[in-house]
Amino acid sequence: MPVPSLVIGIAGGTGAGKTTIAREITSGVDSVTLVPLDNYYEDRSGLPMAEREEINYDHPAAFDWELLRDHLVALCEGRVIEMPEYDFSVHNRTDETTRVEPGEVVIVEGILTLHDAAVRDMLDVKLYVETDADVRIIRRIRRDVVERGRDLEGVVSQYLSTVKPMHEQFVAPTKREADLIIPEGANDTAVGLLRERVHGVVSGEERPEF
Ligand SMILES: Nc1ncnc2c1ncn2[C@@H]1O[C@H](COP(=O)(O)OP(=O)(O)O)[C@@H](O)[C@H]1O
Ligand SMILES: O=c1ccn([C@@H]2O[C@H](COP(=O)(O)O)[C@@H](O)[C@H]2O)c(=O)[nH]1
Repeated sequence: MPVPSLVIGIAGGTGAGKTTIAREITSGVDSVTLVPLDNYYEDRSGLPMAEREEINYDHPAAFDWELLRDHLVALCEGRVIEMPEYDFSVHNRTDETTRVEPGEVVIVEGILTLHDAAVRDMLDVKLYVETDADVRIIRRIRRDVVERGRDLEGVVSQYLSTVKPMHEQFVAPTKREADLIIPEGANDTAVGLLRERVHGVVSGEERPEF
């Protein structure tokens, strides 16, 4: 099992374009391991749905940081992990896990990827995707209604009560931990430069530090 040549962290607000950037900057790389922070929400199997609906999912306390740290250490050492799966429609992990092997490139992406110091220390490069709040909320409404089984009223009320204030308190401040801030999400120039760099490291021509 290979030890990854490059570990990238991508943070930024909901709907900023983190997943899109992760996909685009690694296109053409043979083996990429994606570690979505969303899969590391705490296991809430002990709580009924009504209580799960009330949880603040944008606060750092909503995540199982210990498991994420353990899994990143394992991947960085070339070991396989059993990654949890998350079902947004029921606000909980599923009963399934996925066997995930370390790729040449490992990407951790999620709103609070740059929050935890131990996680940050495992990243060769730290990116923060900066996209205007109005664009992000429009994307989020579309996505949550179409893909995550929510209604418009619920998305708006969650946004105002927790998503926006937690973004301001916890997500946006992690920008200062980033090596690079990418404006307007997956813009062609940033994606092109990052993609070149990723390919350079994977081919052994460049060092992992950006
Ligand atoms: N640069 C972009 N231009 C237009 N749409 C985009 C762009 N980046 C992302 N999107 C769209 O916005 C939505 C959210 O993007 P995603 O990458 O999933 O965001 P995040 O992972 O930050 O929540 C998706 O439907 C995606 O296709
Ligand atoms: O059960 C849940 C878990 C999370 N959320 C929301 O998801 C986003 C993070 O996902 P992105 O893909 O980065 O948008 C976060 O803002 C949580 O509010 C949820 O609604 N329910």
